[in-house]
Amino acid sequence: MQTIVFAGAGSMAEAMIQGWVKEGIVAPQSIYVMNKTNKKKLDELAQQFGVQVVVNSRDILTRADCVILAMKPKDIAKAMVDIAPLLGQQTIVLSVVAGVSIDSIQSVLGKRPVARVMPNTSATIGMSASGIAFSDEMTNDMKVTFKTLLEAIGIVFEVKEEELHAITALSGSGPAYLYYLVEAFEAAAVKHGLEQSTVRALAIQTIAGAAEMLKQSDAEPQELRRRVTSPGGTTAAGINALENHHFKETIAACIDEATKRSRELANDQC
Ligand SMILES: NC(=O)C1=CN([C@@H]2O[C@H](COP(=O)(O)OP(=O)(O)OC[C@H]3O[C@@H](n4cnc5c(N)ncnc54)[C@H](OP(=O)(O)O)[C@@H]3O)[C@@H](O)[C@H]2O)C=CC1
Ligand SMILES: O=C(O)[C@@H]1CCC=N1
Repeated sequence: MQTIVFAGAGSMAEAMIQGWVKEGIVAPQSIYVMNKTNKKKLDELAQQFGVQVVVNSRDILTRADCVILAMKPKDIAKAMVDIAPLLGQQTIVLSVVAGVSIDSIQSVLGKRPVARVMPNTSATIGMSASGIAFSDEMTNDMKVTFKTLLEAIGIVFEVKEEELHAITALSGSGPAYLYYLVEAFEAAAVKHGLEQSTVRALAIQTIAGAAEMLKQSDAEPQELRRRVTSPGGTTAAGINALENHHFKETIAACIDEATKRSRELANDQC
């Protein structure tokens, strides 16, 4: 693709741009960025990655191969009304906006090919876990192109659009849960006399090591857990505390509530 425009250049756009430019999958000269007011952010992205700042949106949007909607859900309605008359007939739309349906995008931007993606900010380091759903207008070639773009910044699963709600709750928001877990590990372990920097390094390596074990081993998570847990030992005591504090119910509530919120955002846009 020669011209890709990010309409909304914040954290998620930055993560995708960084992944694509670092992997050499998209030339920075092909990427254009625009915001509503935050010009400073656009200049930073241009400086850091060599992308182009949109000066004349009419000119760029008319010839864009792909426009990526990457503003907050509260801003998308107004943004789409503004860009609708400027899009070229050939322009494909990719949206990363949580909870906003293909139907509502097409109702404003026309019945053009639309892909909805739920990536996460680990795209920055090529480690996104993304879901993608396509409108009926997408050709197989276009699907392959988009999947290739997403694979350059991590893994991607093609799913039914309805399934993106749960994917948003799990892997879109997921990095935040794990950062929160590290915060909680730190707060708990420093109380036992360890240096915060030591706790941080140990927590990060423990999470990274366990993730890698899950990836590399054929064993189920439950079996890997069993191998750590000696009868009557420390892990059993820790797991027991998690069970007494309703860990599984807490995680279930987290995914339920985030999925529900994604559905609410979708209904707000209707
Ligand atoms: N952050 C994450 O982890 C993830 C985010 N997402 C989705 O990505 C989207 C963006 O999130 P995030 O990057 O965190 O948000 P940010 O607030 O960091 O960035 C959003 C950007 O959109 C710009 N913007 C607002 N209105 C318009 C407009 N009318 N035209 C052009 N640009 C506009 C804002 O610019 P200005 O300041 O000038 O208004 C801002 O730079 C959200 O919809 C979210 O659901 C999806 C997966 C993960
Ligand atoms: O919190 C949000 O709404 C976005 C969607 C997934 C991650 N961040």
